[in-house]
Amino acid sequence: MNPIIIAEQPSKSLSEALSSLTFSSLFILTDENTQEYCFPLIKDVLPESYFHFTFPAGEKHKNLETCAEIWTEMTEAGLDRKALVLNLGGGVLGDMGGFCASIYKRGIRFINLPTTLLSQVDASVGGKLGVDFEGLKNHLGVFNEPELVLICPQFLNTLPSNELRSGFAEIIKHGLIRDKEYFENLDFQNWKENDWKSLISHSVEIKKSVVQEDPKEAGLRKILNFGHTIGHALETHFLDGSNHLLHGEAIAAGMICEAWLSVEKCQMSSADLEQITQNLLEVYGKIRLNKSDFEPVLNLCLQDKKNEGKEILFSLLEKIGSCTFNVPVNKSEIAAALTYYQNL
Ligand SMILES: NC(=O)c1ccc[n+]([C@@H]2O[C@H](COP(=O)([O-])OP(=O)(O)OC[C@H]3O[C@@H](n4cnc5c(N)ncnc54)[C@H](O)[C@@H]3O)[C@@H](O)[C@H]2O)c1
Ligand SMILES: O=C(O)C(=O)C[C@@H](O)[C@H](O)[C@H](O)COP(=O)(O)O
Ligand SMILES: [Zn+2]
Repeated sequence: MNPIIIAEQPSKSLSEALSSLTFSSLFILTDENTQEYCFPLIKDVLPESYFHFTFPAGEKHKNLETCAEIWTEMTEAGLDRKALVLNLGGGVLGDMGGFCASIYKRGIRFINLPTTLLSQVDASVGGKLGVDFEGLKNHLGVFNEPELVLICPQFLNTLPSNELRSGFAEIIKHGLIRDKEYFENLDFQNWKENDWKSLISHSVEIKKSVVQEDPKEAGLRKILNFGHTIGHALETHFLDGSNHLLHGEAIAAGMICEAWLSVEKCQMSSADLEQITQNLLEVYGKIRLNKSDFEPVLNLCLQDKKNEGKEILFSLLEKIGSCTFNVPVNKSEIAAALTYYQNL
């Protein structure tokens, strides 16, 4: 895996990184918010000339239409294969910018400067890149490693608190799948009081250790997807409505449902289920689910990338801190998990 650096200040570390790499031109990608809040923190150390493209923020824009705009900009800027892309943003921007770089002229290099908690603890690491397609999460994509990931917690100073909370869900996931003590030491009651810097470095270690063992998700890496079969289905189902969910909010609900399935299918204890449910509800509350939401959500689960043939395969917990994968679950069991959530 290429270097992942956690640094106090973005400017000094970026300046060092840029001088250690050779490139013909630099293409900086921002969304409308990272352009406003994050770009000013790095602009002083940029080379005299560079290209810069900004697109509208949010999951709704993580699609091929935005990619086409990025590729057009890259082409008009005359980027050759020695060009370098700098992804300055959250998970949407990192997934899409890395994907665009990986496809352009069959692949140019990119570095990630993640600016949200979610992208610092999860999305910027591990080379899963892609965009949504036909209403399906990350349906088109590739695995490809960034040259470098530079994580600067200072960017979080301007991050809205709902986005911070969204990133916290992936931290909770890391504890649930790999490290009971980590999970138990998280502050759920006063979640804003968590020591983000130390959580970022521990979460990155957990994610790195899994990805290094199974970079292309042949098996073990599926544990990083705990909460995501149902979570992605919920995220997609609510994407266009007024009650749309952030990625971490959807994954938090997905983790409750999948913790319930873990009791049914993997003999996780009901004490663990209670603890997980209580902790997650404390931070995220409950999303409103109607019976009419069930069928579309179940159908979306059929499209999950972990599935094989007609089998829906889940990553589920054996206990807090330990996760297994490739567990077949049928539609009525998923409906029962949604009902558990609905009745809380
Ligand atoms: N590739 C992976 O392994 C992986 C892992 C987890 C999630 N993801 C993907 O990541 C995406 C979610 O990422 P996200 O939560 O970072 O969302 P995001 O990229 O949409 O960023 C969230 C919001 O915060 C704004 N923002 C970003 N940095 C800011 C800052 N420092 N100050 C103020 N505003 C800022 C953005 O403009 C956006 O409005 C989803 O599409 C999800 O599928 C990918
Ligand atoms: O890195 C991984 O592997 C993950 O599954 C991390 C997830 O948090 C992330 O949301 C990822 O993008 C989901 O991937 P997908 O294969 O389910 O689209
Ligand atoms: Zn995720």
